[in-house]
Amino acid sequence: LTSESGLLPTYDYVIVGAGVSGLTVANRLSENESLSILVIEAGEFDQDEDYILIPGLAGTGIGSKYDWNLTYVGNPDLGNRSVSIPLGKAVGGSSLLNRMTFDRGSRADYDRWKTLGNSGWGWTDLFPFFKKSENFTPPTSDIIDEWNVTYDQSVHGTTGNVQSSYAPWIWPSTKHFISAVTDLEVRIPLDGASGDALGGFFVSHNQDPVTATRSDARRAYWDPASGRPNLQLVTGRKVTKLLNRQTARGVQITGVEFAPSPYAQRSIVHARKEVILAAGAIHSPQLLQLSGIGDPALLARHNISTVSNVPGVGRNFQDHLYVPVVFSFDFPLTATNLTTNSTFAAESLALYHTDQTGPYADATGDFLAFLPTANFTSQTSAIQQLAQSQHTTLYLDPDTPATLARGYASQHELLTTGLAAENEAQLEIIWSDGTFILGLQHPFSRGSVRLASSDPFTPPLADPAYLRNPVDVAILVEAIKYARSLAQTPSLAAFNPVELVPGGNVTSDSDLEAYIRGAADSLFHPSGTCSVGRVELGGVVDTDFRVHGVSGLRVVDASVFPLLPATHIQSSVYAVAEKAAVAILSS
Ligand SMILES: Cc1cc2nc3c(=O)[nH]c(=O)nc-3n(C[C@H](O)[C@H](O)[C@H](O)COP(=O)(O)OP(=O)(O)OC[C@H]3O[C@@H](n4cnc5c(N)ncnc54)[C@H](O)[C@@H]3O)c2cc1C
Repeated sequence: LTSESGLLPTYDYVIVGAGVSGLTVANRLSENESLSILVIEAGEFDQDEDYILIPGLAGTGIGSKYDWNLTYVGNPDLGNRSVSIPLGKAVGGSSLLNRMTFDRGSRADYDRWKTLGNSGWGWTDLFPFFKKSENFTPPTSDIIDEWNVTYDQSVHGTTGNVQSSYAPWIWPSTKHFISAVTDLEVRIPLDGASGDALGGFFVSHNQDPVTATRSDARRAYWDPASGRPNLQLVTGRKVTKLLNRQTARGVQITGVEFAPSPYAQRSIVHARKEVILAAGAIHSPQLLQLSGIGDPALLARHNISTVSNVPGVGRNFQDHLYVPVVFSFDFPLTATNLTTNSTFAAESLALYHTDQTGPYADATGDFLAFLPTANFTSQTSAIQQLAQSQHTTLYLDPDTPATLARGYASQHELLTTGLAAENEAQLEIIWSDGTFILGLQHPFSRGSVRLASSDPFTPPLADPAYLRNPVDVAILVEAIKYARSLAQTPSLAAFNPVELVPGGNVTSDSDLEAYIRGAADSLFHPSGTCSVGRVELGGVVDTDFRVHGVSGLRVVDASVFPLLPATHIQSSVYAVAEKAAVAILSS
């Protein structure tokens, strides 16, 4: 629907946001014909644009009309730079903009969620849901022969919604990166999706193996369910507030208010059973705060009366960030050829359209490395000592509520242990034809999402607090040195590496730190802002995704992650949303 006219006054469930989590839950709930479901999405349907569908163009939808085009607040730890926040605003959410890697973190990453007190949230608990969302196709025999890709069929799902397959064509310089990590004795697990995502390995993409097109949340979860009479979706409507009523048993969320634009009249729709927030890690906490659910001190600043005192709303904000180290190598063929050689580009596009292969069939990021600290530096104990010596509140916002500070202390302990653990990756390396993209996997820094205004159309103040905690910087300093040693392995030295960025003259730790603070950027995984956990520890939802202190309201998106796993997070968001659907249906 594109207008209110076809809407019912009341549905069983109203889902806010048609992204990865929202469409997963919408699909599963609407399998039950006796339930009625409405999804409200601020963005529109894509129109099968090439930049959405073609893997080789993945990422170029950033900045398009399907992006919210927001910016994080200026960050003093990045020299006051404001980093942009690519974020999907469309049916499919950020899965339309994303780079299509469809990997999972390591067992220990999810087991820590459980250790924090969240029963049912460990690797073994989530594993069936990873499988449930996936429709896996093994690599072709050509790809196996050429690239030695290994995989374990038993850890993948084959009847799920998201097409998960390997690129049918891979940029040739990837081979030299694989040789380089092998030169440095990085291990190669059988299949990173098994819970053993440590070392270097090929990953699948959310890519249809037949058409070589993006398999996003719209195509995977919405399109197959779109004909169901009990499921409706209205686009171009922003939910502006949650409605509530006081009952004998406390506050119940009863529906939502929404509008197409700031000055348009607000409409209302009621939820007989529940409202389900799936608006993502920036907008779900904003909506809770607008509706009086959050830290009373923050709400009072905007003249919003407190409906439920849940100080964790918008706190615990985490994102993966990266710095690049750029070399030029004498490789005969790189992705740059697509922009510098129009004949090559035209032939590649023709090959893609006729045979669904070639450079445009490759979203890149085919072989990723996820490394525990000891794999890339000899400074493990020094970094761990730095973490151990910190008072855990030192780098938190000064107004962090006591409950959050307690919860963070438990996280800090786990993160500190993890620095020396062999089963947790601290660094991701993505290879891009000579550029090493170095991603920090378990940030110690914590930021926040706070209302800038009580006007729902004013974006919130979002601050991932990148690099506030010096442990995060220390890891990246060592990561840059490691990238340099990769470039000097026999496998890569043969191609005459010349370091362009930060440049061979940037060597001292303090100069590297200055480079890192000037160059760090988002790896697009905002999360943690409505974290699962007990309210006394800063949690916002319980282990069944119910928001503390009210009834009739759940959050099911990336904001419920208590800690980031070392991976690109969409397959984890799908898995968690599959788990949420079961929790909702069984309650
Ligand atoms: C550029 C980019 C690259 C990425 N690359 C990868 C990758 O390669 N691999 C990977 O695993 N992950 C990747 N990710 C991350 C992944 O896509 C996200 O983690 C995932 O989509 C989050 O799912 P979600 O349901 O929490 O939110 P989203 O998918 O973002 O969905 C939220 C939806 O809610 C809607 N919404 C928000 N507020 C309102 C409101 N008030 N009313 C109505 N609707 C609202 C939004 O418009 C959006 O459609 C990338 C993300 C981006 C942005």
